[in-house]
Amino acid sequence: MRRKIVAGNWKMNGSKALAQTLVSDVQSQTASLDNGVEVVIIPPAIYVGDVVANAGGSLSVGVQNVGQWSSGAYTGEIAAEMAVDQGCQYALVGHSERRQLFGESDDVVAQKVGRVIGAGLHAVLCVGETLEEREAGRAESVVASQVKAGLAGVAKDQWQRVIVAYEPVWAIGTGKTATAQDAQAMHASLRQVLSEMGAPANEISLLYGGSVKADNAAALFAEPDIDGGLIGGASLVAEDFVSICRSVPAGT
Ligand SMILES: O=C[C@H](O)COP(=O)(O)O
Repeated sequence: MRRKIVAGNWKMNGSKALAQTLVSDVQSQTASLDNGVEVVIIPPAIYVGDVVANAGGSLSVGVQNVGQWSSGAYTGEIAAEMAVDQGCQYALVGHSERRQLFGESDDVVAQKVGRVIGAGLHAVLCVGETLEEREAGRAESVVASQVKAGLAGVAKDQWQRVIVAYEPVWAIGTGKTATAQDAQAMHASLRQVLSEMGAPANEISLLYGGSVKADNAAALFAEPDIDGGLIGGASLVAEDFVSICRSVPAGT
C-alpha cells in the first residue's frame, strides 16, 4: 500500500523560534493520528537541525533543495549527504520556484534526483504546468515530459524512494486550487506515465500542492490517486497544518 504523506514546505519563511514552537505543536497534535499519515516538515536548510531536534521521532524532515554535486567548491549549496547527516529523510527536487527563479532545467533536476536517491533520501519531484500551458491544452503533456525527464535515471530498485508532487504553477500561493476532479485527472495521468516508464506506479505516492488549505484538503485527499499534499503557506500555522494532516482519510 502506498504511503499517505502531508509535507509542509516553509519556503524562505520561518525562524529558529518557529522551528521550536510550531514543530513541537505539530508533533504533539499529530503523533496520535490514526489515519496513517506521514507528516514531513521542510524548513529552510539552516533550521533543519532545530526542526529535527523538535520532531520528537514522529515527524519526518526534509530539505527544499540540494546541489547536483557530491561536494566541493559550490558556495551556498548543500549536498544530499549533508541532509542525511543532519537527520533528513526527504528532499524536494525541481520545485517550480527553483525552475522559474533559479533556472533549473530538467537535466539539472534529473541530476539532483540521482543525488537525493543515491544518498538514501526520498526525492519529492515537483512538476506542474503554467496557466498558459493549461489554457493551451498542454497541461498533461508538460507534466508528463517533466516526469519522464526528471526520473529518467531512476533504477528499478530505487522507485520506492520516489514521490511525485503535482503542483500547477497557477495554484501556488494564489489561493486558486485545482478542483479535486482536475487534480485527480492529472494524478491518474501521472500514474499512467509512471507505469509506461516501468515504475511500480500503484506503489508511488502522488501529492497535490497549490493553495491547499484546511477547508479544501479533505476533498482533494478523498480522490483515489491523491495520496496527500505538499503544503506551502498553510504549513506555517500549526492549527491549519494539523487540520490538513487530519484531513487524510484513514485506511485508504
Ligand atoms: O511547495 C508548496 C507549494 O508550492 C504550494 O504552496 P502554497 O500552498 O502556498 O500554494
